[in-house]
Amino acid sequence: MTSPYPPRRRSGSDYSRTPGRVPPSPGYASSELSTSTISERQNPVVAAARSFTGMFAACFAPPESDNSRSLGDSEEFKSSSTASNGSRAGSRAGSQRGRNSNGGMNISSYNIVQRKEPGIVKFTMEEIFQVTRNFSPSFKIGQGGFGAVYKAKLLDGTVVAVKRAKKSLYEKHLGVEFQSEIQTLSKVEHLNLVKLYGYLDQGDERIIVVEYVPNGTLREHLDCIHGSVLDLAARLDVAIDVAHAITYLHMYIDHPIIHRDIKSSNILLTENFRAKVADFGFARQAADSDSGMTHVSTQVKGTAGYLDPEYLKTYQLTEKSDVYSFGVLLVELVTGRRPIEPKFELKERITAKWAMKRFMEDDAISVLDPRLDQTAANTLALHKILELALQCLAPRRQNRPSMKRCAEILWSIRKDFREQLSASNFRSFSTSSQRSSSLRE
Ligand SMILES: Nc1ncnc2c1ncn2[C@@H]1O[C@H](COP(=O)(O)OP(=O)(O)OP(=O)(O)O)[C@@H](O)[C@H]1O
Repeated sequence: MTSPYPPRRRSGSDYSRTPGRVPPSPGYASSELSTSTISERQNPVVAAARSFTGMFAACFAPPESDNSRSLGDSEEFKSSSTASNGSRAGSRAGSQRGRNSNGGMNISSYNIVQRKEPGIVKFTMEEIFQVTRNFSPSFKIGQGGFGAVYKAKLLDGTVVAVKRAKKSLYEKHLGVEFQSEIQTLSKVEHLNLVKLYGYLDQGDERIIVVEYVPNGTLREHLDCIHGSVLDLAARLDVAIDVAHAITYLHMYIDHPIIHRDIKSSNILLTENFRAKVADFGFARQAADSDSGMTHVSTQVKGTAGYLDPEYLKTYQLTEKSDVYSFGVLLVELVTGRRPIEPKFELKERITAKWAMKRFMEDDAISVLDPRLDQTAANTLALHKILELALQCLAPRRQNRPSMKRCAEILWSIRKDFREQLSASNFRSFSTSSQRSSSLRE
């Protein structure tokens, strides 16, 4: 099949290997972990660091309440939300620093709170207060490990999410990490990545202003908290969007990035159910393969249930750690379960381990999300997705496919899925027309 990607920028053999079938990991890494992050368990300072570098990441944070979302979705935002979603380039007014003589805000100073492209806006506290109406609780749309999230509208109509770090987590030395995260984010731009608009790093305030993505997180949709079931076609599209985003990070930027916190609560959905990967708090520049490096050695960060066992053991980080997390995400997509389900009996507690075991025993259908129909198309796709997940979850990183390969495999799964769907539709159409013609006779 033709690759959807341009030629890669980097050299190195890591990506070219064709994946082979491998037995599931005996440990699945996270089975003994609580739902806290590894870094938090290891070191309380790192726990604080996580909250800065892991801007959006808290493990298994309960979904935000309907209450907070409906408040954030107040009338004020409705028209502009659509505008911003529909045309990202719709309003590109420049940033003007308007201020009255005594340094306060005046009417025209609203102009300062505009998005400036290209480049990242360095916001002032006054600007942030202005767009969030002094962090009004009615603008609050969520709460994560990093802090509170507010929905706000810039003067040019751009609707943004304003993420304010918890003050209790502030430590001076973390300013460096915050800045390096901003630097990382400012270098990436992809349809399937949440875009950074600006930030504030002043005194004890750390604030990040990013693209607002209106349709909740993937986890919320798998939990059906928005009222409807995400069908398998939509789940496949999400998997492909995420694979594209990570492939871009791994292969198509000058200094490849490892995301390190791929999980369903970090995947936001648009109104059209396009997925956007958020939260670069743990992102790390990958080893430079051109200079012969195969990995970076670093403290383990990430979320329990999604962590690569080899990285956990060796502290060696490579792009394949994201591939492992992506494997966990694939299992989550087809089962609907969270990676760790503490309330289930022991053998079902680690979802990936349970699902892979069932798959190896030729009983894949028993892990299909009960909210999905057991149609021929769903069953076929389920098998193929689990097969790919098995490869991604290989205990040794060299046996895992590259993200680019994952995307290609998913493309072919989606193609077969669609063909199967239209074949079934055709079959049921011919059966029903045969039935009605025999009734007429
Ligand atoms: N860019 C965004 N657009 C729209 N809503 C967002 C955006 N970012 C965050 N949110 C909302 O705010 C909530 C909290 O986000 P945040 O990223 O801080 O935490 P989280 O991902 O839920 O948990 P954690 O950061 O601890 O992993 C999210 O669940 C989501 O509903």
